[in-house]
Amino acid sequence: MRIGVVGAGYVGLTTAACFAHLGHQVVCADVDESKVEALNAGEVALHEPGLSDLVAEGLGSGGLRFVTGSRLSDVDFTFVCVQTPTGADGEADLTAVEEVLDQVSGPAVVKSTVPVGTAAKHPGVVSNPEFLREGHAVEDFLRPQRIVVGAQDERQARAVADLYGATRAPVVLTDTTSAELVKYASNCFLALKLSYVNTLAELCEHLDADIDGVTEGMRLDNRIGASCLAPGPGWGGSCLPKDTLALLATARTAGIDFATLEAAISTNHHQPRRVVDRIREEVGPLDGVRIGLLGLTFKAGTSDLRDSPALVVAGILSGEGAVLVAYDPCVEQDRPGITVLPSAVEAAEGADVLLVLTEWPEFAELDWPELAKRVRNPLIFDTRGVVPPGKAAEAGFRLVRTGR
Ligand SMILES: NC(=O)c1ccc[n+]([C@@H]2O[C@H](COP(=O)([O-])OP(=O)(O)OC[C@H]3O[C@@H](n4cnc5c(N)ncnc54)[C@H](O)[C@@H]3O)[C@@H](O)[C@H]2O)c1
Ligand SMILES: O=c1ccn([C@@H]2O[C@H](COP(=O)(O)OP(=O)(O)O[C@H]3O[C@H](CO)[C@@H](O)[C@H](O)[C@H]3O)[C@@H](O)[C@H]2O)c(=O)[nH]1
Repeated sequence: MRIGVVGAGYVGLTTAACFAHLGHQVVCADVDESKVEALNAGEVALHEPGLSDLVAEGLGSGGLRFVTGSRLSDVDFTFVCVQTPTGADGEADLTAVEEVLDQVSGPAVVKSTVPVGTAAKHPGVVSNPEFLREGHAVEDFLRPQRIVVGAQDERQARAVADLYGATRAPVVLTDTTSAELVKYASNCFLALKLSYVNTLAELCEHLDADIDGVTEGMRLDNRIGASCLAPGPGWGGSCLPKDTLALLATARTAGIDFATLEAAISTNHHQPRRVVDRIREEVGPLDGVRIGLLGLTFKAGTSDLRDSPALVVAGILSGEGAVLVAYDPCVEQDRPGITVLPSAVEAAEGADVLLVLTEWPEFAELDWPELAKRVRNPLIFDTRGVVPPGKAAEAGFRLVRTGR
């Protein structure tokens, strides 16, 4: 089939490259001219395993090309993959989606996360929400856990589902409104689970219980499931924060009190503050305290800093006068109030405190004796549980697991 994709971000570029890999003829449009130019030269700026290879494969075979703009012609389907940031009152801002939908001539398929009821306002528009995780985009697209398609008639929905080729994923065909709600319902459920576990971790700190033991016991119950049980400094990224606010706004408009979701959001706002309070408890006032941050991205496996809890924690620390340096395997540029250094050892130089904010696996393998030589005070706060307690203790560090 001839597939058009509008938007070449995480979702659009993955959709375009993967559909080309599945044998479709794909053209991907973006308004960002420099992005399009780079992509046509095979340069992929996103940190997504396998994505560069698929883009190179598509460009090489001629099955994938990139153009500047929003309007595509001579395609059988146009996938809308543009951003839907938080707008007024928490609702998703649909400006980019509406702009694209106004220009599509043939069948349009919305992959962007849009407020429930959006597709129904546009005759013939299909909803096909995307569930990929950053850092696993290609894997999740090519081997999805489910494909959800909402359309006004089943034949149209089936035609979109068939584009994914032979997949073992269960296919859910439904109406557009329900399909749109599946997306929000799923992300918000993950947020509820994460806030629940973060509060449990706080309770464990007070009761002197081991949160890892508690979650290990929970995850073996397959009604609970094994994922999203790792506590941390809060859930972030480009989706969970905005999608929880958007569903809350939808519920409010419908006159429904979504207390559980509201509580999950408020728990999440409390997390970064809790991390900072714990550090202050140990070291006293933070003015002038040098803190070496390990990790800045919102989770491991991505270079994405959008809505990163690490940056929220850093903002509070710097507001209290702490001097911040950082190391993150995927971040090179300084951030406001944070000097980014090229290695963990350099970030440790002269530090009063080390603070782990992202669960990069390489943090488990750091040269702790070398770091111990560099710091001014051998104290680590680990919000992600990645630092091996034995190795840290052997190197002379005191390890405080907190925010978790
Ligand atoms: N990032 C994720 O992990 C993820 C996963 C599932 C769903 N989503 C949803 O998918 C949508 C896109 O998210 P993203 O992270 O890929 O966004 P993004 O910001 O990475 O990419 C959006 C792209 O669209 C382009 N664009 C904007 N307006 C345009 C227009 N009129 N014409 C052509 N291009 C235009 C931008 O230049 C940008 O390159 C959002 O609704 C998001 O909620 C995101
Ligand atoms: O056990 C866990 C799992 C996640 N997180 C945090 O939760 C946030 C979200 O993580 P994750 O869900 O992996 O990130 P995303 O890549 O943003 O993916 C989510 O958001 C996407 C955009 O809508 C959806 O497509 C995905 O299905 C959904 O998982 C991050 O800050 C993680 O650090 C934890 O703290 N503990």
